[in-house]
Amino acid sequence: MTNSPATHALPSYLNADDLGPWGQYLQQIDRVTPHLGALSRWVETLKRPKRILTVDVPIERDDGSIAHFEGYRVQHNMSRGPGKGGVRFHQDVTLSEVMALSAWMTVKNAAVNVPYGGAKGGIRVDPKTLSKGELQRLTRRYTSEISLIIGPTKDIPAPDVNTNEQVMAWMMDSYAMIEGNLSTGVVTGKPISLGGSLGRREATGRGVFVVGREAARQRGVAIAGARVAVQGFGNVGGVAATMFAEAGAKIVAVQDHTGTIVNEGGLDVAGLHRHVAETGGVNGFPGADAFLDRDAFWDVASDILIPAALEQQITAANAPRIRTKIILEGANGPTTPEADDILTERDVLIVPDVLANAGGVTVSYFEWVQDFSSFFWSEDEINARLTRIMQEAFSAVWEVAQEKKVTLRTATFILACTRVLQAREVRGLYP
Ligand SMILES: NC(=O)C1=CN([C@@H]2O[C@H](COP(=O)(O)OP(=O)(O)OC[C@H]3O[C@@H](n4cnc5c(N)ncnc54)[C@H](O)[C@@H]3O)[C@@H](O)[C@H]2O)C=CC1
Ligand SMILES: O=C(O)CCC(=O)C(=O)O
Repeated sequence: MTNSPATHALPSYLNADDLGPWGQYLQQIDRVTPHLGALSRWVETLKRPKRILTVDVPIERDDGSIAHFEGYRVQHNMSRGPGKGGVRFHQDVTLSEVMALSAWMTVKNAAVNVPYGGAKGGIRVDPKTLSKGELQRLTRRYTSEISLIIGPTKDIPAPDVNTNEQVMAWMMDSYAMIEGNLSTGVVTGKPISLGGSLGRREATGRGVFVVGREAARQRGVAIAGARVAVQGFGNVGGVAATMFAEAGAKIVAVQDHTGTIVNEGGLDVAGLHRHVAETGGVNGFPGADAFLDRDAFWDVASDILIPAALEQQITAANAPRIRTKIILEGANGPTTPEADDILTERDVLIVPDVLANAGGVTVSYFEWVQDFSSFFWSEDEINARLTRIMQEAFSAVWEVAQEKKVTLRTATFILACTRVLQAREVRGLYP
């Protein structure tokens, strides 16, 4: 295993000294390559996004001024199907980040065997500074700019950080106006009234819970009474916290962008949801025992830790202090390769993002299938199918990890990259 970033395949537009999340992904690919056998001759495919679109997104502000925002859509790999992956609105979005997120979608979609490649999009904007009208104009302009490359059989966006069903509805409507047809299948994570799927909103958190239950069984951790700490209380962290609490776990700490709260006896999660809906964050929650500094979150002892916010949160700096048994990666890319090594050495079981948070895209796949057939399934049916896919994926990954004596991350990459590169090989290169 090597910790050095793979510098041999750098696209010319990235700075070799500051690769960001894309460098993290390249290191993960370096770790899987020795396990790919003859398919490793294709591995360069995984180190180069297929297509990168950078767009200028101008909008008229409510005060009449014009503001410009930088947007991206990256299609990392389409060997197994159309591109698929969310759209992020965040002030720190970078091309390196969107490239990495698109590549993790390639791996994730192959890991749970849904027939998609990997893509992701984003706009470098703090949406909290925009009015609803400005947000709609931004979303519509961005959709128009990327409409060149998206479509129900080309690339299908979905929600990610700071985007939701409303944003997806605007994206669908903008695309439909351009194409002159309904095009519900162009995005997933839509409102139910517009061809959305029951269960999609909860799907990622539910998937995190399902694989968490499997991991806990393997590690001999009882969910009832387990201490769970969650970073990020949005779509993923909020739902995962609810499901763990409903199963009897104690949510002892929650951190979001507004603060860090703890309660040794277990936070009232339903009450916390109400507080967040009213105030915009967890800070000030009356049900907390204490409010901690940001960095102190990593000192809270837990049985299960769920990073469900942003990338590169668990690093060589805090990994030695983390006292937990299982890390369930609800977020994409929360753990750096250096931290992976430190925690693995300390016998912490890490269920990687590309497996743990695949429930969202799995139900997005169900939504897309329902839109094409115009036949909608019951929530029970959706949850049962999701649970089965997540359990089967976990057990396949677990088996590979045991057989090859590798981490769950490398095992997931082995399974997924093999599927991607087999498809690549059999498709051939000519003309
Ligand atoms: N929404 C989905 O279906 C999926 C999301 N993910 C990943 O899960 C993560 C969270 O996404 P969502 O829950 O959808 O986003 P969200 O926008 O619903 O929630 C994000 C949460 O993270 C918190 N947060 C932001 N910055 C933070 C910081 N610096 N420190 C602590 N907390 C911070 C926010 O306060 C919020 O609670 C992201 O990494 C996303 O890519 C992965 C798979 C699917
Ligand atoms: O539902 C989807 O299509 C993609 C969700 C996503 O962006 C992710 O899994 O990171």
